[in-house]
Amino acid sequence: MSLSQTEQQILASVPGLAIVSSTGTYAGAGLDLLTVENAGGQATIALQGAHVVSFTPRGGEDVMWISPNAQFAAGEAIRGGIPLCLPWFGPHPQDEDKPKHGFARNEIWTLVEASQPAADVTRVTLELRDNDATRALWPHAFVYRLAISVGKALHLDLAIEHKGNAPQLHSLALHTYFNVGKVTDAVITGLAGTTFIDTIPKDKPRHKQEGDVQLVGPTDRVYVDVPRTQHIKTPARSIKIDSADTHCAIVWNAWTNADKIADIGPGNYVGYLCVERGDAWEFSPTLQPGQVHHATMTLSVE
Ligand SMILES: O=P(O)(O)OC[C@H]1O[C@@H](O)[C@H](O)[C@@H](O)[C@@H]1O
Repeated sequence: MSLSQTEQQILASVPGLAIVSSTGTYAGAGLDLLTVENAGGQATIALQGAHVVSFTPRGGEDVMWISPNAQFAAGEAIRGGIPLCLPWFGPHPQDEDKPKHGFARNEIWTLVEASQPAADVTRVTLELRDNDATRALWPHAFVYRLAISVGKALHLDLAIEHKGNAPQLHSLALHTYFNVGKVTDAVITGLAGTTFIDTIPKDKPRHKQEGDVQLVGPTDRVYVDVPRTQHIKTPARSIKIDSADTHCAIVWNAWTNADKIADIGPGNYVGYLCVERGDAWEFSPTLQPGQVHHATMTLSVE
C-alpha cells in the first residue's frame, strides 16, 4: 500500500473503506484498490485513474464489466469499469503520438476526502494535480477532482479546474463499460431521433438515429446533444444512466475486432457495452483560467 499518512487517516475515518491490492483478484503487477461498502452497495476504485472497476448495488449484480484479460499494471489503462478520458477524448487533436483519451486514467490520484452521509451512502473524493509527467503531455496547471458516491446508485461528479493562464479546449468522457451479459440482447433507449457521428469511416458521416439502439456489429459512435437519460435494457435488468450536464453519449463495442485487442481477447466482446457520457466534438468545452467544469453521471438499476 502506498498511501500517505493523510490518506490513511481519511481512510480510517469512515467505516467500510479499505485498501487492497489487485494482486490475486485481478491480473497484473498489482495496483492499490479502494473498496467501499455500506448498506446500499459496494464499489471498488483503483487509485490509478480514480477508476471505478466495480459497482454492485446490494443484492444485485455488478453493473460494470471488467475484461477477463484486464491488466492492473502501473501506467496502463484498465480495460473495463469507468476510465476517465481527460483532458482529451480520443486521439489528441494536434498530436496523435500522445496517449489516446488523455492521461488522467494512467496517473495515480490522491484520496482527499471521505464521508458517510447516511448508512447507505459513502462519498469519497480523489484528486489529481498537474505534475512533471502531465506537464510533458499537457503544459497546463489543473486540479481534477472526482467525487464518487456509492450506495444503491453510483454518482460521479468530475470537477475539472483549469488553472492555466489562457483559455484552453478540453474534451472528456466517463467511459463506462456496462456488464450486459450478451451485447446483442441489450437495447439502449433515450437516443432515438438524435444525431450520431459514425467514427469508423474516415469521413465520419452524421446520421439520424431511428428508434432505439441495438448493436449488430462493430460500433463506434458519438451521439451529440442527447437527452439527459438513457437506459440499457437487457433480459436481466434495466440500467439507468442519468447525466444532466454532459451533451454526448459515446456508444462503443469493437465486436470481433476486439479479438485482437490483447486485454479484451477472443469472444469477450459479447459481455460489454460502452455507453459513455461526456463532452466531445462540437461540445468540447473551452475553459477560461480558473473555470471549473463539471461532468456528472448517476448509474442505477431499475
Ligand atoms: O482502447 P482505448 O484507448 O481504451 O479506447 C477504446 C475505445 O474508446 C471509445 O470511447 C472510442 O470511441 C473508441 O474509438 C476506442 O477504441
